[in-house]
Amino acid sequence: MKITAAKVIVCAPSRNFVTLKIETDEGLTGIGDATLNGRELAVASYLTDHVIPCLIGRDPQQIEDIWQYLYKGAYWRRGPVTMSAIAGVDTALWDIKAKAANMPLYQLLGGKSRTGVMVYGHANGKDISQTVEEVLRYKEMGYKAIRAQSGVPGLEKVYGVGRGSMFYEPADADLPSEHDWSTEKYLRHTPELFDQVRVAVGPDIHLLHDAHHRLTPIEAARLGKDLEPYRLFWLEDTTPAENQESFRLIRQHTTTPLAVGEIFNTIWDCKDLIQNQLIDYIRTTVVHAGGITHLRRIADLAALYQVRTGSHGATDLSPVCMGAALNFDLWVPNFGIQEYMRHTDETDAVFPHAYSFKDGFMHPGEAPGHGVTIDETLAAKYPYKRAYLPVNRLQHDGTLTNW
Ligand SMILES: O=C(O)C(=O)C[C@H](O)[C@H](O)CO
Ligand SMILES: [Mg+2]
Repeated sequence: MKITAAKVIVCAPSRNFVTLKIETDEGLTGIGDATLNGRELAVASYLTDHVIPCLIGRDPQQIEDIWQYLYKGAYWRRGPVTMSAIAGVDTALWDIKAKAANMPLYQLLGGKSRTGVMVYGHANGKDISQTVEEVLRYKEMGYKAIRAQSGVPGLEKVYGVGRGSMFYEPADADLPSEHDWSTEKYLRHTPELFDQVRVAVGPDIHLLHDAHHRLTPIEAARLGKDLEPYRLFWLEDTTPAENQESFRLIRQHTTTPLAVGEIFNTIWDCKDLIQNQLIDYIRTTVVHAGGITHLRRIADLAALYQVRTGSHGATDLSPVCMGAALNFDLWVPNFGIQEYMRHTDETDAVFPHAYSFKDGFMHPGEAPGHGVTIDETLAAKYPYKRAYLPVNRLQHDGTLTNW
């Protein structure tokens, strides 16, 4: 088999997505997600201008060799643009290989290790009582695990509090909006949020929370300690994780399980956190960490240290990433949980998929490949619209801080 053509499809059905489509001389095609929120065109150019010319004529079945060629061969390794581009290629190649074998991707990876993939949904509210209502609504829909985020009194806009009740979208059109931040207000508010959520939802629902990289290590330690009575499934991204050593301090102070890694791109970013057992869940995902080939390597390292997977699954990861992730999740032995934010109907129509949700669990379906396709005619009706993630400033003096 040979790769005869490849193209990048950029479309914006509700939000921007970058999709790579690879064609072969045997008529089989595969697609991969290469979306990098707020920097989409950089990956599109990387693929079109630098990667696609190197793919033509290669055997698509040599996934490992092509991965190594793009990673080692570029000389400039790692980084979100490079690794999202490699992920787009890798996912499309696994799609082709599974279609050639006439089996769903999870079968090719080694078969299923569980009956379904436990996912967590997002309950957001402008205040505690609205968040509690949302948590109960998610419980009603069958979710076994729910992430709770709420507006903080005295702060105008806070990460995680969506604009609608079912869909979440942090990216703004045209130019980034500015949010304000006060760690003191957030740290006062959050334990009270979980106190009320836990009482309302009962002991059996898994609760999660994302601090979105905004704390210092000692503040993170305090939050983890204050949340211990509410038995969280995880506390995510407390501090900016490029300072990996700081997790030692957080860990020494709290037994609240920690999750990190949605912005990591390679095994090198998470190696120390995993080997030193400083985290409990690794959040690297198919699209931003080099595809199935590299994610598998990360998961295998994590398994040695009882670290489980908990892949990122926000709406800026396309249904193509979701389909590939669910196949991975159904197989991976050290699975923990999968994030699931529903896409809009517009997005779902452009990306028809075999995956489904029932009673808090998802299944990738039985279609050959990863089970997600793209309707190119419909995609062409939604041209790219520039959009950015917000920036964040300290409320008291306007210092730019972590978002
Ligand atoms: O889903 C999460 O945990 C996030 O933190 C979502 C991110 O802010 C989002 O994917 C950024 O593009
Ligand atoms: Mg997050």
